[in-house]
Amino acid sequence: MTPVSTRGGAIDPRLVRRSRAVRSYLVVSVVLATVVAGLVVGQAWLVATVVSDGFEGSGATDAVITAVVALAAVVVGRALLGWLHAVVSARAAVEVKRQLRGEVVDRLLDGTPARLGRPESSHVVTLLGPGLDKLDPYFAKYLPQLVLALTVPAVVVVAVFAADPLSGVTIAVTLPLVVVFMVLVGYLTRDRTERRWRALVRLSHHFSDVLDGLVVLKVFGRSRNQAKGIAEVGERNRHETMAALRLAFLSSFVLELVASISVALVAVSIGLRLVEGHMTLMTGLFVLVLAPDAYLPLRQVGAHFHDSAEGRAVADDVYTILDDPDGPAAAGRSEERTTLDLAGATIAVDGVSVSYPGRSAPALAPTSLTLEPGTVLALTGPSGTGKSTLVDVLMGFTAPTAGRVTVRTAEGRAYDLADLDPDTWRTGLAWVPQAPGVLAGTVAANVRLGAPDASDDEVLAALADAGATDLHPWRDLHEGGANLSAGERRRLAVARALVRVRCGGAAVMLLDEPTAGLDPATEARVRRTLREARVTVLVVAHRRALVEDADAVVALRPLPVERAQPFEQPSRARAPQDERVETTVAT
Ligand SMILES: Nc1ncnc2c1ncn2[C@@H]1O[C@H](COP(=O)(O)OP(=O)(O)OP(=O)(O)O)[C@@H](O)[C@H]1O
Repeated sequence: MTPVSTRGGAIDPRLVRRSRAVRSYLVVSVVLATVVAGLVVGQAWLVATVVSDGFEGSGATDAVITAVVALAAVVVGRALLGWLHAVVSARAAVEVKRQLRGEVVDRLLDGTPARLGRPESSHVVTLLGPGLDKLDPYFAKYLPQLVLALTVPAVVVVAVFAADPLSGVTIAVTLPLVVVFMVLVGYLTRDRTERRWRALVRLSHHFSDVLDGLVVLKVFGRSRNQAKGIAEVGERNRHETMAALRLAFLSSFVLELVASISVALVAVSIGLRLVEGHMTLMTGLFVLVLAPDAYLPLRQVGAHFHDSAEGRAVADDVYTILDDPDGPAAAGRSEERTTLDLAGATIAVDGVSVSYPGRSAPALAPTSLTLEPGTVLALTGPSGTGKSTLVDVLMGFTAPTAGRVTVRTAEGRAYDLADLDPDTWRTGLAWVPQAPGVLAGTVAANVRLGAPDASDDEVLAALADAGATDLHPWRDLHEGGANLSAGERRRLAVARALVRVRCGGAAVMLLDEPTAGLDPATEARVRRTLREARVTVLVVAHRRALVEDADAVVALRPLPVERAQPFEQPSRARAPQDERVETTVAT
């Protein structure tokens, strides 16, 4: 799923490059970590002073009392800095999650229906919900520790070297060993963690698939078979989680071992020199107290690496969506945002064809037509010949694989659709899709999606002209229009398109089978409305009556049959690339 994985590094460079919150957070973190490093050294020096003065018999002198008070202040200071670091980290996590969620949602909303379906909605829900929350440990635990690991050991080595060069060299030689082990563990766990995240995504896909198709599965008596599929996917998830945990514990053990042996080397050397009188108690204690602090941040960063690994996998998925070169922001459209008056405009479709990857037959064979201003053009043809695909092209949802769409306005200005800002272009269009979307709310609110400023009278008139007098404007609709019939949803969509033309400034209507499923009387009402609309209309029509009303008719021809083995079972080997295939096989 991820073309180029960048999660191998300690910090995802894209997070730093593209998020101001992360950059400011890192600067604050480095400052805090440097102060902490100073306090660590100060604490060791004060502990050594208090203990050595106590042992060497000078008793509770003023100097010792001052050192104890200073020691208490240092301990409190470290605790305060730790708290401050935690607060800054938590805020950075909230800010980065807010920013990434916003960017992903904007990116998806800017996209085409094809893009909205890719990645799958269940993946987006997992990613934006529990997925991005996995960045919490990354910011709250891993990054602060990483900054400490880069700062504290360096300061400690310098301080130890200044006090006792031999111990300084011992630590400087053994520290890289811990780093080498950490890198090795990082490489090992990277794939494991990625597999665990994929298993979780697969699980959510599977649940989403099963829930979507539950009615069908139930009716055909196949719902119980799903239990096996869910158990399989759940078991895979459990297996990957246990494997990741095993690695996490094992790698923590290895790091602890290396760090403990290294501290022991320093301690043995100091002990021998203390016994032989080659070293003062003060120096020995100072180095002994300080030495573990050289390894501690590295050990902890190793432990938190596992907590954060899923967060980095999630960030990777987020940037896969944000950096998709097929996305609208990267499509190289001009920044033109001026409104486009399509009244009196001529729209020419010139040799437009659309092919989808993985399909040998085009979804739309090369097609040319001209939408003359104020006329009704009927688009006909057998099912699957690309009528809806052509509507998608005209809506700017799908880019043609070949050919182009040009617009010549009443003032004689010509535009290529590919160069127009899609939002500007769509302000001139009223659209009735094959499966109209309905949001939870009133009928009137759904009609006003076409033109928010439409008055109550205008909404009522549009409903009447769409043959929907039976739909009361204040009637509450459920999500997706679940409490409406298919015909009612269609009439609601026609009313929405009508207010867009009458109150929203649209001058072109693109209607995909607007009268499908309507009774003859209601269909006649809609036909009359379309004839009287006096705007440019492209209507996808299977019904003879709608075709007869049109000023021009374009018939799409059947496409060549795709050369494929009929009923060929998708091979198991391809399943990992297509998680939906994998999950539906279990039915
Ligand atoms: N996202 C997609 N990926 C691959 N193929 C697609 C996709 N969308 C549509 N197709 C294929 O493109 C072809 C044209 O589809 P389209 O919906 O445009 O046909 P249509 O003429 O509107 O059909 P109908 O009259 O049944 O609504 C069909 O063969 C369909 O299977």
